[in-house]
Amino acid sequence: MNYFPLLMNIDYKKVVIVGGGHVARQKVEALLPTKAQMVLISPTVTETLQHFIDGGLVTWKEKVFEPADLDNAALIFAVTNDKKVNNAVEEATQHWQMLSRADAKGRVDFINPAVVRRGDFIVTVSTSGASPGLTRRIKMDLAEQFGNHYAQYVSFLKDARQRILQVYTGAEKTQILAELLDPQLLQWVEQNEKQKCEAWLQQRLGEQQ
Ligand SMILES: C[C@@]1(CC(=O)O)C2=NC(=C\c3[nH]c(c(CCC(=O)O)c3CC(=O)O)Cc3[nH]c(c(CC(=O)O)c3CCC(=O)O)/C=C3\N/C(=C\2)[C@@H](CCC(=O)O)[C@]3(C)CC(=O)O)/[C@H]1CCC(=O)O
Ligand SMILES: NC(=O)c1ccc[n+]([C@@H]2O[C@H](COP(=O)([O-])OP(=O)(O)OC[C@H]3O[C@@H](n4cnc5c(N)ncnc54)[C@H](O)[C@@H]3O)[C@@H](O)[C@H]2O)c1
Repeated sequence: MNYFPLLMNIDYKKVVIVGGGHVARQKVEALLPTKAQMVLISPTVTETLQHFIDGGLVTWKEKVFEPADLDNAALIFAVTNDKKVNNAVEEATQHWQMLSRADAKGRVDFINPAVVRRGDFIVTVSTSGASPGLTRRIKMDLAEQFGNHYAQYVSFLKDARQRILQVYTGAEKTQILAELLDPQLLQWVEQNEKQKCEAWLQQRLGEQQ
């Protein structure tokens, strides 16, 4: 299968997760940074899921699945340990709704990549379902390669780019945007010397006093 990768704005849309085990927890954690309205359908939930429910981050309907649970859901995760239940979820999914089955059976509207998230900086990994174990291993390698400072670095690049676009156009703009990717700036952020990045930028913008 040749999947189409994308980053989706799911804010304020309803996401229904059928099942309350380890895999449901993984899906909920992946959705937590968004403002999706998560509804969990399951007679049982893990301790971590209970913690999210208590914190008001997820709505829990303590029950077995029924087709009406899918009403108005934009995304649906069938993540129970029972193939018959996952089949029933698939059958109840409307053609316009997007379904993901953790058992990779039947209808597959989308699959989930592993995610390394550092603020606005996101790396995703997938083997198109071939080897989730390899996906996880490569995610761990990337998490080490792209440390937490990437959030600050990309935040600086965002701000700097906006300020450059307000001052420069044409070839000058292209030149300064290219200079902005000087590895020295990343190093300064990593060494907690962000004021050096700001001074670098002010000099390029002709703002220095
Ligand atoms: C990335 C990640 C994100 C997430 O789950 O959200 C994810 N699986 C993760 C881990 C993981 N999953 C499994 C293992 C054990 C090792 C192994 O079995 O190989 C490990 C490793 C571990 O946990 O250490 C077992 C497994 N997974 C699937 C099946 C069914 C099947 O293939 O038949 C079975 C067998 C179940 C059984 O035996 O009963 C299916 C899928 N798993 C996917 C995603 C999609 C394709 C991903 C891709 O393109 O590579 C897909 C197709 C559907 C989907 O779920 O979207 C998450 C990364 C965790 C992280 O981020 O750290
Ligand atoms: N995609 C992945 O990353 C991945 C990884 C491991 C396993 N899997 C697959 O996902 C399935 C679930 O794995 P798990 O570790 O979360 O299992 P689990 O046993 O921890 O959890 C299953 C959950 O489904 C709920 N459930 C059972 N019947 C239900 C019903 N009728 N209605 C609503 N909820 C119901 C249970 O109450 C439980 O909370 C596995 O069977 C396997 O096929 C996928």
